[in-house]
Amino acid sequence: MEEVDHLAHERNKAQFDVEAMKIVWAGSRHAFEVSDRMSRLVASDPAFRKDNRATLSRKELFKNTLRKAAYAWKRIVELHLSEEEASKLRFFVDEPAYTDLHWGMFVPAIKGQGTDEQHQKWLTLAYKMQIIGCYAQTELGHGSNVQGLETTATFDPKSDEFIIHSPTLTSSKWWPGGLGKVSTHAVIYARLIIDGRDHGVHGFIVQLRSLDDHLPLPGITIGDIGMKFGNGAYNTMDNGVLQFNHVRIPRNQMLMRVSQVTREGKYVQSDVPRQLVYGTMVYVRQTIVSDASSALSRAVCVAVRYSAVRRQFGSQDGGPETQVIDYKTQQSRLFPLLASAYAFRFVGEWLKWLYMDVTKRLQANEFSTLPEAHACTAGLKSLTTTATADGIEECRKLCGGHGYLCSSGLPELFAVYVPACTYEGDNTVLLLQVARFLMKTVSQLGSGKQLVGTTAYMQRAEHLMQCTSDVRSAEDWLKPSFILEAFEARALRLAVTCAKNISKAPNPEEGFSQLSPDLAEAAVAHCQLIVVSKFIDKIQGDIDGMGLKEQLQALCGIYALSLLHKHLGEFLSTGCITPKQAALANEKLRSLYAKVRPNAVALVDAFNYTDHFLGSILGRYDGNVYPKLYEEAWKDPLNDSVVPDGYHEYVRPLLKQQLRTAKL
Ligand SMILES: CCCCCCCC/C=C\CCCCCCCCCCCCC/C=C/C(=O)SCCNC(=O)CCNC(=O)[C@H](O)C(C)(C)COP(=O)(O)OP(=O)(O)OC[C@H]1O[C@@H](n2cnc3c(N)ncnc32)[C@H](O)[C@@H]1OP(=O)(O)O
Ligand SMILES: Cc1cc2nc3c(=O)[nH]c(=O)nc-3n(C[C@H](O)[C@H](O)[C@H](O)COP(=O)(O)OP(=O)(O)OC[C@H]3O[C@@H](n4cnc5c(N)ncnc54)[C@H](O)[C@@H]3O)c2cc1C
Repeated sequence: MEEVDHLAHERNKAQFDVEAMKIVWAGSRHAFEVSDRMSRLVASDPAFRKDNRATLSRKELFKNTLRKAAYAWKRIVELHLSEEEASKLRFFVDEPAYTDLHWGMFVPAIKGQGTDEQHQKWLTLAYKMQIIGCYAQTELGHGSNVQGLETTATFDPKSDEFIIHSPTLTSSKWWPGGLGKVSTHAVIYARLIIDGRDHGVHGFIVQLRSLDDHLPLPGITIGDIGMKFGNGAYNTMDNGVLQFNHVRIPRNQMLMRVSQVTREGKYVQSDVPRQLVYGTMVYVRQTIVSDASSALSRAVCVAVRYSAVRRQFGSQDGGPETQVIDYKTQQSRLFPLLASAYAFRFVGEWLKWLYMDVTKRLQANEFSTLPEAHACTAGLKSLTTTATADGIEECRKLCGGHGYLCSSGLPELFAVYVPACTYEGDNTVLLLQVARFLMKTVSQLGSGKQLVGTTAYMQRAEHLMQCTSDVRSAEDWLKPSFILEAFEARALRLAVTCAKNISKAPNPEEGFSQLSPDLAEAAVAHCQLIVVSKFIDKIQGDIDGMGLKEQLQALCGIYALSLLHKHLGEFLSTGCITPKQAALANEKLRSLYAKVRPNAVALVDAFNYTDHFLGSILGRYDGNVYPKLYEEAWKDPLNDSVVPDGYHEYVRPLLKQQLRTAKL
């Protein structure tokens, strides 16, 4: 039977070159080609089927993931895939697995914190997956407060070993992914104790399980921490618990790039800042920002396509009802999310550049940009994951009742995604790190110190503290200079107000604590400014293709002005804009929604997601939603029999009893 594209009329309306936008979205033609090839490879291979996850038991689910991971690795080796291709393949397989922690944290921790000899020994094994590692930092009692970790690594000069020990229940490692059932090794974080003196938290490589029979080594207790939120979802991962009972490891298994322990038991701190022990988190936070755009774009793709298919009310003279995407309320909820997906994509690209830049500098022992890299990765991780988790849930609601079905793909996407607000640093804790950085920067204003990078705007404090916006018409709100000035003034004024209020407290720490809700808001304002400014930079760069710039300008305007609308109280109370200008911004926003409307389906097509990856009947490329929903319902195991199991035991006796009662 010929396949019908129910969204063809939407695609025909597009006013830009979708194929060219696919390349902008991917980052380059090369990146697009790799991504496209890998997505098709995964989608066409039945071994990567994923539509049954919600109905599998935990054990089946987990074994299925082990199978997929082994098969994926086999394909990577057989096809000689590059690192870039392998990580795209992993992305499209779309299933959290122990391999994420092995490649995403264990390997980077050794790379970043190990010495050349340690790289030689451990990375050689890890790259071939002859050992499998995880990242065991968090404990039952402490996650955010890394300095509060309790596991100890006591140096024994007699044997030239460290003794790794869990002195309390709360010192049990708790949460590390891959730890519960699979990892043979871990980078663990423990307090280094030499001669009774505590030198703080350091990283150590520890073997956990035998490479012969996979049993835990002596002194090690290890297991899975149990089911997590949602069916399927993150339950493919074996987040684990681990206790050490005086486990001995050789001295050379301490990661020694940042500091060393000599054979004599002398503690040596190198020139490298102590904070590099936190370096793996900086790396992963940076990747999480790009992942946010992927997760949000996926939810938005489903919600946009389905909103174009779904019709409710408004039929005239027996004609079709209104597509729900034409309701202005639907647009005002959906299009800012579409714009955010693009915004996070571009800020993610920029953050990757920033991370590579700081890495190069660190290799050359140049540490000056580390605080900014920490603030940007922490803040943008927090901002984008919060917006994405909220955005996925909003997309579910935008799909009405059908969004609540697992076959919409949205419940599982939310359940898998939402822990990103917590892991790699709780989002509020991370905002407070940004706030500390901002307070330091504000304290330097007027000192003559040149401010660079993302705080360079503060250099113009004198102007930004007293300016009022020159916007006079709705059209003015499309000019980057007006948007930037409003966001810069708001961010700076919120930060300066916090600094002033902190200075009134008995001491800075007390002031910081009292002001922390306001500080978190100031941090959000600063991070939103970064996203807006990187979106503007992107548009001002080279963008080829018919109509692309216009669409991206509209999306950038929607991103910025919808934030302005959402945080209007801050823009008005800090005097950055007037109520009249706020009304003009809203007027502009409405006109931008109208501009995006005919392009909406094409703008999500530009993500180039296969139906396999989307995993959503509502988001199908061809829009053939209703027959497929109907078909899918019959596949549910409950529909295997007409009369359900349990009817004779539990339902029929009730009915009989009702009959007797009725006779009475
Ligand atoms: C089935 C499919 C199979 C396919 C298989 C195919 C094979 C695959 C092949 C390839 C695939 C590749 C795949 C890769 C996938 C990658 C995915 C990765 C997935 C990751 C999944 C995530 C899992 C989750 C992991 C975790 O959660 S790990 C634990 C994270 N924990 C935290 O984040 C803790 C948060 N707390 C902190 O960070 C800190 O403790 C703190 C809050 C910052 C406070 O620290 P403290 O020292 O107490 O700080 P202060 O006193 O406030 O600050 C001191 C000083 O330091 C500065 N600082 C702080 N942090 C940093 C930092 N990180 N960097 C630099 N500087 C830092 C801070 O600003 C202060 O500075 P000043 O003194 O100058 O003010
Ligand atoms: C799915 C998942 C996977 C994970 N994988 C790993 C892993 O592989 N390896 C690993 O080591 N860890 C892992 N973790 C642990 C994770 O990193 C921690 O859970 C995270 O860092 C948050 O720490 P916490 O649980 O101690 O939260 P808490 O700090 O206890 O947070 C509880 C509440 O307290 C608030 N709070 C805490 N401190 C402050 C403060 N100073 N000021 C204001 N508010 C505060 C927080 O905002 C939050 O609302 C994982 C967690 C999850 C959920």
